Amino acid sequence: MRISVEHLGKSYHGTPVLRDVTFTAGPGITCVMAPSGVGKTTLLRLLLGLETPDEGSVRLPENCRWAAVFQEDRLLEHLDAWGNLHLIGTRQGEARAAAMLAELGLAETAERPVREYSGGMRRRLALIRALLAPSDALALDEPFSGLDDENRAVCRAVLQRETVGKPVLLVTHDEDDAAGLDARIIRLAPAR
Ligand SMILES: Nc1ncnc2c1ncn2[C@@H]1O[C@H](COP(=O)(O)OP(=O)(O)OP(=O)(O)O)[C@@H](O)[C@H]1O
Repeated sequence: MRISVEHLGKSYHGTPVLRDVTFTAGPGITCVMAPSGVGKTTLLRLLLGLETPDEGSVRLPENCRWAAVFQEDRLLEHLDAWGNLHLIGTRQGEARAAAMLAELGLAETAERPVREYSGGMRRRLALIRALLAPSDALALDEPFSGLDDENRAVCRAVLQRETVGKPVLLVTHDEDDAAGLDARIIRLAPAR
């Protein structure tokens, strides 16, 4: 599957955020890099259909299913890790979910409510949820934020392994993420 973005433009209150953004992304990881405020999150929101473009278009296969990690974790606080994962229909994939929880260091705490998790634990669980959700493509907004180097490296390896054959758009500020992944890089330029 291929994502095609053509001459995309978006403004808020008359101020351009994205201007004439064009690229295609096929299977594999594409890192979207730019300084803060240059529209990386806006680009992901346009891809996901959460915003409409002012100019240009996003072309996706019909019925494309996205899985996402947003900047905020969007987990259900009162549920434990298993409860959060079951909500996206992982009951058939219990063994895979258990393996991923163990690999990302969440096996011991998987039955504790998420409200007791640290920021890094939440981030890892949000990533596992996105990887286990039925999807054709992934949109990940700073998925490794708040993680130490060791956890970042494990997360990068799991992400690379679990998304073979799918387009992954990954927003990051961190050059090490792009270097540590087998990824293509798109650099957004300021629109103004
Ligand atoms: N819904 C909105 N209404 C008005 N302005 C918005 C809206 N969403 C984003 N913006 C503005 O658009 C610009 C780009 O925001 P965006 O979140 O896409 O940047 P970013 O590159 O992801 O930033 P960061 O790296 O800090 O997360 C910012 O100036 C922001 O204030």
